[in-house]
Amino acid sequence: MRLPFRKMHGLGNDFVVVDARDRPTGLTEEAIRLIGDRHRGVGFDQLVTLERDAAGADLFIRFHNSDGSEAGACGNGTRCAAALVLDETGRNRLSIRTAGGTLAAERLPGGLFRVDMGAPRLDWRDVPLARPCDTLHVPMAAEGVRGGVACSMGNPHVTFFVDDLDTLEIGRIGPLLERDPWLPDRGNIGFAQMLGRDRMRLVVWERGAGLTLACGSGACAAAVNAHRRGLADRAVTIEMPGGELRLEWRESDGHVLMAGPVATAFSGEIALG
Ligand SMILES: N[C@H](CCC[C@H](N)C(=O)O)C(=O)O
Repeated sequence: MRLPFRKMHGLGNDFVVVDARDRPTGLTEEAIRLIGDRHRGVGFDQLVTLERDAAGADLFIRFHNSDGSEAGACGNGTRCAAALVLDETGRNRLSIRTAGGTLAAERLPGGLFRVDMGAPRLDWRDVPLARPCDTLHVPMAAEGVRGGVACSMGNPHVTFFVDDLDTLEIGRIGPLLERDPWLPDRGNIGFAQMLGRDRMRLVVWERGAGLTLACGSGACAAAVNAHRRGLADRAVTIEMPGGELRLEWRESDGHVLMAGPVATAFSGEIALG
């Protein structure tokens, strides 16, 4: 079987995008892991599958991490999928449903795209955490970090604020925190260093994908969590290793808006079976 795909990325957070709007791809979890393998397959942080939406949105998008696990949200992947469909249709706006909620995407001037990622979920049950807890101060710790801020953007995030990111060994503490007992569904772990009330550095150890060059939902979570801790205004620029995203936790409706670039690297065909 041959499956066409497009290789895209948002600030280096990279995706294999496949189209299941006309017929299911039939990919098993094992096949997804193989495609995501950077030596035996194409390689990706996430597989992004375009599907028809039965509930009336223009598009349904499904996300799988490179370990094969499914995720309810993927900000950079949503931006890439939206850009692909907006270019295909010549439209400037798109309604999107994901397992984590209903989103809206729009084309901005200068080749940027903005996604309304919906409202963050702030209750411990919605992250989810393993037991009742104030999500502003989750008592998780690892070398160099203590006390995270948790929320969900349709997927679980914990953000740790530190004075100097360069002192952390994220490759070592990231996987420990991803599987912390406080996180029954595991979690995406953000490490943030404030540079001002409107700017921060962020590095994310992603659930099911590890260290990535950028993380869209992680940037949304970091913006929300910084404001909740009184460290940031509602509009912030987030600098990640792969580049910058503009975030706003909008006061009027509590939605998080994320704006940034997208890129297509190449297209190809996956040979399966
Ligand atoms: N690893 C995440 C999904 C991808 C998130 C990231 N690539 C983004 O841009 O939001 C999870 O398991 O919840």
